[in-house]
Amino acid sequence: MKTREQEFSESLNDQRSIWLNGKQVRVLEEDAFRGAIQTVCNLFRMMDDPATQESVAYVSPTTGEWVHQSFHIPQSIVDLQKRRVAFEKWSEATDGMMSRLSDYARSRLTGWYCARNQFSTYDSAFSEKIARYYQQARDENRFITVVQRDVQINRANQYDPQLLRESGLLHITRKTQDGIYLNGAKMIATAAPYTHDFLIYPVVRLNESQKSVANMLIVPADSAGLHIVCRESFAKSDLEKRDFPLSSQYDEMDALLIFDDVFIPWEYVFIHENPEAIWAIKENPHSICLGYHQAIIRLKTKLEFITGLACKIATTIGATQFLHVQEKLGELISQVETIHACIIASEAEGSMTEEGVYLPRGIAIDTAKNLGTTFYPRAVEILQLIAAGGVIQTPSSVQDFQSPISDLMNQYFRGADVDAEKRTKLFKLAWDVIGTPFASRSELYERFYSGDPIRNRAGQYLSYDTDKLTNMIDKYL
Ligand SMILES: Cc1cc2nc3c(=O)[nH]c(=O)nc-3n(C[C@H](O)[C@H](O)[C@H](O)COP(=O)(O)OP(=O)(O)OC[C@H]3O[C@@H](n4cnc5c(N)ncnc54)[C@H](O)[C@@H]3O)c2cc1C
Repeated sequence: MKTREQEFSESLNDQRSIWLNGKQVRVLEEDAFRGAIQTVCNLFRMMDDPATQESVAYVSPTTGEWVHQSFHIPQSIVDLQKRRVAFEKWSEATDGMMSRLSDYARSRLTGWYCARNQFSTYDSAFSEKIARYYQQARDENRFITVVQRDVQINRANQYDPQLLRESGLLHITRKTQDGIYLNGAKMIATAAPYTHDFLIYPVVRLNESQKSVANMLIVPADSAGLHIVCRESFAKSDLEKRDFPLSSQYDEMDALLIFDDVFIPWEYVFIHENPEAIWAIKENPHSICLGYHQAIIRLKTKLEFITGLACKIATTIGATQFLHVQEKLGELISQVETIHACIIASEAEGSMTEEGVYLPRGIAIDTAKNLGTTFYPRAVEILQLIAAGGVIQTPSSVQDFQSPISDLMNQYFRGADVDAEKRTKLFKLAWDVIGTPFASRSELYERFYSGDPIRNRAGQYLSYDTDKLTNMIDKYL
């Protein structure tokens, strides 16, 4: 019997059209994707391994096989905690550096599946279609990526009904009895080269005159006419792992998706030209709360990792006795504990929906998500302030310690409590968080992965019950 890891690798050997450095490439033959795919394979192995199986998976009610926890419908706080453990295990395996491992997208899908009957008012076929796909994705271990945004051509008039096509928006160009044809583009699709399916819908409020773009779709990555256009690769090879420990394993590729007359069968068109339904999809609490519960658990792991790194660096250079360094390390610990508290609060203050789903509390999740957009850049800044010139003053490679002047190098690159080689490895790890292209992408991701941070924070104000707070003031007036 094939392992899930084998099944995953073999399944990518299809007709998908991936573009990198101006050439069409095969996903399994390209160095740029090797580290990330290997990391995903290692995670899938956890579902087959009896030692880890129970913490990351549960038994499918249909097949009796182990399937990932992100598909598990929580019916109690205990179920939610099981989901948390699974997300922790996966994020700890990459120190939170890989964010789109499909567990976010699978959780979003699970949420919409739970709420499927609410959408029957818009389309009587929605419930059946999403149920079929949810079961298929769960039991076939499908890797899914959610892609919501439109290409950044001209944000001033992009949704002008007269300009929908010129604006590059993904829209229907033809319909047949069997399905629809699509043209246009979508961004950003993280993990696109090794994804099985894209789950696509727009996240803006549309009206009837814009209905040709108001669709929710499943798009298989090997669909004819679909082009996956990758950004520059930041991946380093396995041989460079000692100098670039994160870039060599965790560069999850981002891509823009171009649709050149792509056919999608009706069974994968969950919502068809319906702005109101698309808005309900975007706002659906089941999907948002389950999806972002995973996202903030991953964020916590990443902040823990940066805090550990900062503590280690401070000790290595003998800086822990300085008050301002202690204060900054304390700030990092506060970040970790704040996000941890939000996760626990979201679970403890969760509630049962009409559908019998125990959902984490959205306000606690939103709070952690919004804090994360400033916490992470600040955490990287603190790392810079503590490590200072040390991150740049390393030899060109750990390999350099094998040189004729290695005795001298061992003397001058050492730390307060570690030898020169260990200190160099530590600072190269820090550089992969602060200064490499991988590091820059990672910071940009934390700022923007859940949309525009400014509008998201404003949204928290707009949706909050501030009357309760202003009433406290009124008694003085
Ligand atoms: C590395 C990375 C990976 C990502 N991966 C994914 C993914 O896999 N799937 C996914 O769905 N998303 C993903 N995202 C998020 C997403 O694609 C966008 O980057 C994010 O939603 C922000 O939108 P934008 O980049 O188009 O910025 P824009 O919306 O173009 O914003 C640009 C600027 O204009 C301002 N602005 C634009 N419109 C308005 C407005 N109406 N009102 C006020 N201000 C406005 C913004 O505040 C900002 O300052 C990813 C993001 C990053 C950085």
